[in-house]
Amino acid sequence: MLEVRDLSVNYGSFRALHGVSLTVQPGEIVVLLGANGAGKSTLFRTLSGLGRPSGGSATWNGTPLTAGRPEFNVARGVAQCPEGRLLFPDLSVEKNLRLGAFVHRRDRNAVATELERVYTLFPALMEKRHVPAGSLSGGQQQMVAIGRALMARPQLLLLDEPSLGLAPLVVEQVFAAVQQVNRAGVCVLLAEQNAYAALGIAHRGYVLEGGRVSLTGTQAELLGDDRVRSAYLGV
Ligand SMILES: Nc1ncnc2c1ncn2[C@@H]1O[C@H](COP(=O)(O)OP(=O)(O)OP(=O)(O)O)[C@@H](O)[C@H]1O
Repeated sequence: MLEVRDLSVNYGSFRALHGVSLTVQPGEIVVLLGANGAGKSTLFRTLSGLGRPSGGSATWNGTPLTAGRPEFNVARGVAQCPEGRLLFPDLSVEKNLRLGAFVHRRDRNAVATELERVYTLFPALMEKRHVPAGSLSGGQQQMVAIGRALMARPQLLLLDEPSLGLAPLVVEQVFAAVQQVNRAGVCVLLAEQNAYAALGIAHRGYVLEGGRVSLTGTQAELLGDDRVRSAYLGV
């Protein structure tokens, strides 16, 4: 289980997160809704060990994630798929995927098994495995980014804005794959501005505003909440 308690993060004198508390329980997809600048990526960077908090705690199954050692967090089962994908565009699809298995690189069988799983989840990537990742469509690049995170064999997947810049049909495909990954036992924390798509697959969610959790509820509660409907669903 992910347990974030009273987490605060500063950039110099600017406080980006103000005492954020949230959980992801076993088996859950939890969505983090928030506008640009709400603090979603800051939270993910902190949970990945890429930035140190100024206060509070974040643990995965009791192990602190805030020691500032990203490779430690990945080895403990927490992998991030970052906003904007951050692929190596000149490397092939398969080389990008293999980079995600860095922590298991000495176990060739495990790497081969994970590659096969990713290609089963995203058959389009199998066909393009020797092609530079930068030449793929946006949707396929997003699949590579998710696949690369899955290569680490995570128990918790931190998925930052996977729908960004994608056509609605492609978003549907990507989110269906996320659901499939979740059904196979991986917990997901999903940061999104596309509230419709995200609430379509999430069990629960939190709304982040100005670095603070302003609202939390189940999928049905958030879909029915007037503040969510007007701010994030445009109704
Ligand atoms: N390196 C940084 N230095 C200073 N301020 C930063 C830095 N990174 C982010 N911020 C600020 O922290 C706040 C939260 O940013 P963050 O990127 O976490 O938001 P977000 O919800 O992920 O938004 P977006 O979807 O636009 O990335 C914003 O006000 C942002 O300007």
